[in-house]
Amino acid sequence: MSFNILISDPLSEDGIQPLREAENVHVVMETNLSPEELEERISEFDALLVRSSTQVTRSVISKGKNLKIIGRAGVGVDNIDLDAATEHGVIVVNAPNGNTNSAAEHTMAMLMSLSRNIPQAYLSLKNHQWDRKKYVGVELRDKTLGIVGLGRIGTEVATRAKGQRMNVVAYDPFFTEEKAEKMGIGYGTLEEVIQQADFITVHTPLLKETRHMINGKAFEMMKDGVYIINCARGGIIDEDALYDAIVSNKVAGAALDVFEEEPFMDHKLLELPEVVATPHLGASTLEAQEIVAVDVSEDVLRYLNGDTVRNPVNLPSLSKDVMKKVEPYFHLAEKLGSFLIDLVDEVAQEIHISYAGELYDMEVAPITRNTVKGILKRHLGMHVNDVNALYLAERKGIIVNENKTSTAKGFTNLITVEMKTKSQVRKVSGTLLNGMGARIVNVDDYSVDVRPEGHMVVIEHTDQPGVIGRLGSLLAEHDINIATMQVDRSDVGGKAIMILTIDRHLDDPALKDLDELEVIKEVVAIDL
Ligand SMILES: NC(=O)C1=CN([C@@H]2O[C@H](COP(=O)(O)OP(=O)(O)OC[C@H]3O[C@@H](n4cnc5c(N)ncnc54)[C@H](O)[C@@H]3O)[C@@H](O)[C@H]2O)C=CC1
Ligand SMILES: O=C(O)CCC(=O)C(=O)O
Repeated sequence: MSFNILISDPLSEDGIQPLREAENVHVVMETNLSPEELEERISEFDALLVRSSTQVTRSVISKGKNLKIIGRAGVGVDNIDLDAATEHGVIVVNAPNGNTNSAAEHTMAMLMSLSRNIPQAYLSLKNHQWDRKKYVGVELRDKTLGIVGLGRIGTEVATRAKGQRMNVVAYDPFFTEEKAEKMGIGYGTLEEVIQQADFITVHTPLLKETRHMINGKAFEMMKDGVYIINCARGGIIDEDALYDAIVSNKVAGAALDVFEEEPFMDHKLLELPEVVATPHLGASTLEAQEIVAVDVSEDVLRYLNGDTVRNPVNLPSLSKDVMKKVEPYFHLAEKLGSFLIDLVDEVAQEIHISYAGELYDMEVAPITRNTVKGILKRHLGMHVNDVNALYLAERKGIIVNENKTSTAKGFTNLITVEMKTKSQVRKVSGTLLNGMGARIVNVDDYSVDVRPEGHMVVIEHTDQPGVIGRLGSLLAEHDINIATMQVDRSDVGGKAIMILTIDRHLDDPALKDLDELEVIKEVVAIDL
């Protein structure tokens, strides 16, 4: 069997040698296709290889009648519609390790350019100015580097910064005091890290939680004269807030490799002399480009030839029979995981999943993967899927186990997810009702009946008259409509729980007002 492969972004010619040498493969490199041309041509191909420029949209994927695999020569897969790929049975692979070193080195280059005004001084000299006073810099030695996101790249940056004799302090939800001690660096919350740092560098994926995590409020907490570096993703730092912070001299300078919108020709941040910038060059080295191209090429060949891939980003293949039985539970499992992680609002240390009733006789491993995916997505983002969820959990030191029991408390099937975090153990159970979809039926030891979807508020309160009325009025004051309400209590006048589904996200002002009500012990907003 022979396969057609389209490479639509510039990839290292040495890196794609495995493809060029394969006998059953025909490679077409077309790096200037418009989105319309890509949609028109994609049905000719079995595989598509991209970097970050090609937008692999739902429309491209749905027109790819022969498309079997998409290879991303790099880490971030935010230019590929993963849901659409999964829905269309197209596997996505990436190259998560190949550009770590280059991205870390680029970060260090940006850090040093910033501290010593190298780009500005170079431009000045090119303009025939010999200005030594204007470009006095600051030393890195004994300064504190705050790292937000201590994954592959963040960790490499930490090691290099220590080599510059900097103090390093990091925040990552998966980072612990013990790990910090082993690495010889400091550990703190996001606030603590940004308050202590002289230089701040971000290395998280761009997620709902990380979008604008460095915003106006964060800048206010920082030291005067702080320096900011972003070689991860545009959007983690609020560009408008950064602009204001530089103009007001709160921030002494910023080094940016990535932007909220790319590519661009003009950008207001680049009008500021304190900003140094590169056009998304973090991974642009000969070495990284060769390694990432080799990695994806090999995975693409493996897959086309029927072998297992090394770096899957989305779906595994299950036998049709197993799939038919377990697939209906995937959605419920993922929602239970997402519900629980929102409820605890802390990183999971242990996850115990219990399957009861008719699930007793099923192959539940794929359901477990979906549950863990729901939990990990909160911090690791869209690239978590049921293929890599357990691998990522293991990498993050999270214990995952499952057990089966025949007692399903009167339900025909029941999934119970219990999560242990640093400070609490919480659990949630759900079931699939025949013909009526998924329901959450227990939260901790309370019985409820809620569809796991949309915007929710979980409120722990004291069982006493008037609570429901006060809550209802308060939400009405914030123009929030209650769609459904479930209440249960431990005993009369004791602890009670209320789960509301509401028509829009519970925003911070409403959350704060609810939290201030005396009868309320805990209020959590959940968006599924
Ligand atoms: N400029 C460029 O050319 C390149 C950019 N990148 C980008 O760099 C970023 C990091 O890449 P890797 O280190 O390979 O990824 P990684 O997955 O190894 O590390 C990301 C880390 O961020 C942490 N994180 C998630 N949510 C967080 C939060 N709310 N606060 C703090 N930490 C959080 C995760 O726990 C994880 O440890 C990605 O966005 C990637 O796309 C990667 C390579 C090149
Ligand atoms: O392909 C590139 O050059 C971008 C690399 C990148 O941003 C990534 O790997 O996430």
